[in-house]
Amino acid sequence: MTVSVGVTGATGRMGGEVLAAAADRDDLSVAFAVSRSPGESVEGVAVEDAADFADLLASNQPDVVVDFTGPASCIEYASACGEAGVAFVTGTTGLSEGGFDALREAASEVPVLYASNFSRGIAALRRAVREAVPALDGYDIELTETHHNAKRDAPSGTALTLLDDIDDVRGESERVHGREGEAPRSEGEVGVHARRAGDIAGEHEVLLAGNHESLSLTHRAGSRGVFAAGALDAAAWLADRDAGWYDFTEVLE
Ligand SMILES: NC(=O)c1ccc[n+]([C@@H]2O[C@H](COP(=O)([O-])OP(=O)(O)OC[C@H]3O[C@@H](n4cnc5c(N)ncnc54)[C@H](O)[C@@H]3O)[C@@H](O)[C@H]2O)c1
Ligand SMILES: O=C(O)C1=N[C@H](C(=O)O)CCC1
Repeated sequence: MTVSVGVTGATGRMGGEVLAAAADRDDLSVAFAVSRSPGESVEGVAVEDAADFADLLASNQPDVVVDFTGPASCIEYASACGEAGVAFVTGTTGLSEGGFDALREAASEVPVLYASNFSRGIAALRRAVREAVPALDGYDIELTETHHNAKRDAPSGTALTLLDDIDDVRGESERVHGREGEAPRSEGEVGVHARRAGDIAGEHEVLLAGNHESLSLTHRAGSRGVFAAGALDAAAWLADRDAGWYDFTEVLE
């Protein structure tokens, strides 16, 4: 069975990667692509007006929508998918608590999968962090993420996911975002650092230090293609699930 996919944010960095990756797969076909700046074609796919999204869902009836846009549009697309009965995969970061509530509301109608990072390496990094943190009890933890100079949200969605993983295994900790002036480290805090430079696709380092040793767990994405491939794997996996909230780790099992 070929899974048909609607793509949002088609003229964006990730939208283009998703369309390019979809063209290389024979288990998926692109039903339509939308953007706020329609009219051009991306990877040979005509890009339609985002304002017509609900009509395009009704007329094309895709199995799943793949979304990499911004928080406000992600919420709108998710609720339109909920109403139309179409599965929704999103990697859009920077969502507020209310944004996640809106996605969960859509998940009561259709399958919804959110991942702050669709790379397999980050899934492995998360497992490594969950193992290392309790093994190195009392060690200081510093998290540093580095992304391209056009990224809007900070810290990255992946950094927030890693911070939640750390809290899960050792209890909630104070998050200190950068340091300036008189800023001694307090016990148990997690330092969080966001760097923005050039066209870096995405780097995350979790540093644990104490007891005259340090351990650095680092992931580097070589290109955005890795995120697009993971999102399409998630779309193919999600298409025939029941309504509910799903995690990328389930796709990888
Ligand atoms: N989960 C992951 O693996 C992963 C990987 C890369 C990027 N991201 C996230 O994906 C999102 C997009 O990243 P990008 O680098 O492609 O950004 P981008 O700015 O290049 O593209 C975003 C696209 O969404 C469109 N858009 C934004 N707001 C919109 C609105 N209100 N209505 C309609 N369209 C709208 C923009 O016009 C643009 O085409 C970001 O949140 C980023 O953090 C996630
Ligand atoms: O380029 C981006 O923007 C990325 N965003 C995700 C995040 O916020 O963690 C994943 C990495 C790339």
